[in-house]
Amino acid sequence: MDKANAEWAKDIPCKNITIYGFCKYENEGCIFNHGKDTNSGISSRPALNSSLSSKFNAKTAPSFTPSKALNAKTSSSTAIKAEKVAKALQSVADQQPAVSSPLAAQSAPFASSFNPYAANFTPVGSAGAAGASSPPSSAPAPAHSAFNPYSASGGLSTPGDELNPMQSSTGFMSGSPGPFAQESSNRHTNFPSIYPPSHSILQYHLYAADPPLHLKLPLKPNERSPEMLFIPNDIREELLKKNQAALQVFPSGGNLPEIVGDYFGLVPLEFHNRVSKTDRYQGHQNSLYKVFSNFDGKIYIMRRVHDVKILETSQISQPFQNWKKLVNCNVAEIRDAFITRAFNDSSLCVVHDYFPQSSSLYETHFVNFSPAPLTQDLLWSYLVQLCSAVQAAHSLNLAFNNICLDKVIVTGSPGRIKISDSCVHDILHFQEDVDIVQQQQNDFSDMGSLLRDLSSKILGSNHDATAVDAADHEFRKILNYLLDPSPAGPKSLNSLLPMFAHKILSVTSALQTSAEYTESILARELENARLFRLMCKLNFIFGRTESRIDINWSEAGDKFPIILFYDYVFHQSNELGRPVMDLTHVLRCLNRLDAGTSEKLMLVTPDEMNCIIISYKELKDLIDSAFRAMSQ
Ligand SMILES: Nc1ncnc2c1ncn2[C@@H]1O[C@H](COP(=O)(O)OP(=O)(O)OP(=O)(O)O)[C@@H](O)[C@H]1O
Repeated sequence: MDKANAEWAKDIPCKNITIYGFCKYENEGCIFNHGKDTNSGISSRPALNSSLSSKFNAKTAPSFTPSKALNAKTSSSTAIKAEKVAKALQSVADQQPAVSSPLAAQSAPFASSFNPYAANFTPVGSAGAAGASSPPSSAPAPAHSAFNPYSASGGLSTPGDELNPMQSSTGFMSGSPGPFAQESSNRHTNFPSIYPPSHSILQYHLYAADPPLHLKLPLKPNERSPEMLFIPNDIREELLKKNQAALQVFPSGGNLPEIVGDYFGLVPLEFHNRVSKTDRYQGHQNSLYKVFSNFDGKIYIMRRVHDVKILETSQISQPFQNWKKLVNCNVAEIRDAFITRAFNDSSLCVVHDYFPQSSSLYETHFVNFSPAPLTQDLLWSYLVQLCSAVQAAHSLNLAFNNICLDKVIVTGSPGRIKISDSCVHDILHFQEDVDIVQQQQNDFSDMGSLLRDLSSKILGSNHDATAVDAADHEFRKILNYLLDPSPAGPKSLNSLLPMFAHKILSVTSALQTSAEYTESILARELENARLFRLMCKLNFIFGRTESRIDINWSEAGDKFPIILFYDYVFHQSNELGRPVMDLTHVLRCLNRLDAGTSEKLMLVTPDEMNCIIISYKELKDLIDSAFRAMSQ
């Protein structure tokens, strides 16, 4: 072996790559082959780590398939070029008339070849909604894929599978002969775009319901009932419904364009029969859609104001920059604003955060089949939250101009509300002679009208639209202040807040109690995802048919400890030979395995003739390398 001349080793694969997936001496003189093309010096090995850690950008995702002419450009690897291509695509898309019919789709070079549902990411729910985007499915580790409630019913997806709402909604595993097998075999062609079939709708009631109150046994402090071990049914159901609402898609085709700017998968959100109030937006009609962002994979709402003439770009950019600064938990944050021709007119689109399953105050307390009960405490809470939103906007020298029952949404319990419409007014009234002080005064009276309307719905009131007698004396004083048409001085939060300071404390206290309760539930579920992924990893590698004939898995092989460990964790038996099913033991072992502790354990063969002493760290390395070898 000639160590001075390293030529002899250049074609021998480096063992570190085989075992660990990388070699830390690669750039420090290791003479073996690291998967590089020796001529070009370019690595032919997939960049495992970089593909995992790189920031996801759907615009540069590999499954994005623009038309041929543009394909050459996208093949360029730099992010800047991809960005330019995406911009070019967007402008092409915008110049195209809306692709509303299959015929039109055929003639539209870009739209016809682009299938947003094939994009390589998983739009997330609110929990999602508000959650982080998952890594692209091209990442090699399937254990990192986001969990999808639809696909859960059909089984786990395979490593290369994309978990997108369209695919998951079918409820079939890829490869299984579902009704759309033909389409799903080629994810770049027509993907079935339908609502989830009824059988894949989540069956909330399959979980055991809480027993009725009269059947609840009094428990000692140390006792637990089964339902106390899991997320409370009401919260679980609410979160599942939110996830489901977030992932819900709309049949493609029809009158809606497939792509609008950076967004696709438009789902109309206005299902009421009322005619939209056009006076709200200078006589323009408006429509609201849930959309999936092609940029970050998240879900947003997009308000389209029809047929708007924009004279200069600052008409959009200036109000957008002003409202972008407003970050407050009682205002739906603005994300984007642009003008588009995708709807066959010049529409203004303003994008805000999406809160699944939310409904306006009007829908919640006035038109619902069973309107939510309204109490005086809830009214105080609404008042405090609205003041918080108004304070945030006014301190930035902005005004909402549109506080009303339709534009304040209830996003969760206990009575959490957000003003959902901002910025549009400022764009439409740009460069008009506006008196911001007067507009802010209008916000106060709008708030007063909203609260007055709500107080007519207080439990126990006579439900007369103008009656506020059910509201308590203090609240009526606030209404008088807000609705006073000719106040002695300008209305301000400085004079308003002291009038109900003591109520603010109880609202804060209620919100904190709720946050602590939610946190305690979250703490209980903290390790679930991690342990679930670990269990999946173990099960992926354990017990495969091919391993029965593989010498590495035999008693003399280096993978044998995995078999013994699996038995040690799950298949313990007591001295009578009865199975031991001790969840604590399983959790303890899996946690130590995941942490890779140096603690050693003794694994004994079933015939008790042999034993191995091995540390969790060594076991973890062994399992990791077996998993990596499988996924390569
Ligand atoms: N940020 C949001 N996230 C989730 N859902 C929202 C959001 N904003 C509004 N919604 C939902 O969309 C529905 C329609 O909202 P929109 O603001 O268009 O009200 P509208 O009553 O239709 O008013 P308009 O008369 O202006 O059309 C609301 O009832 C609400 O349920």
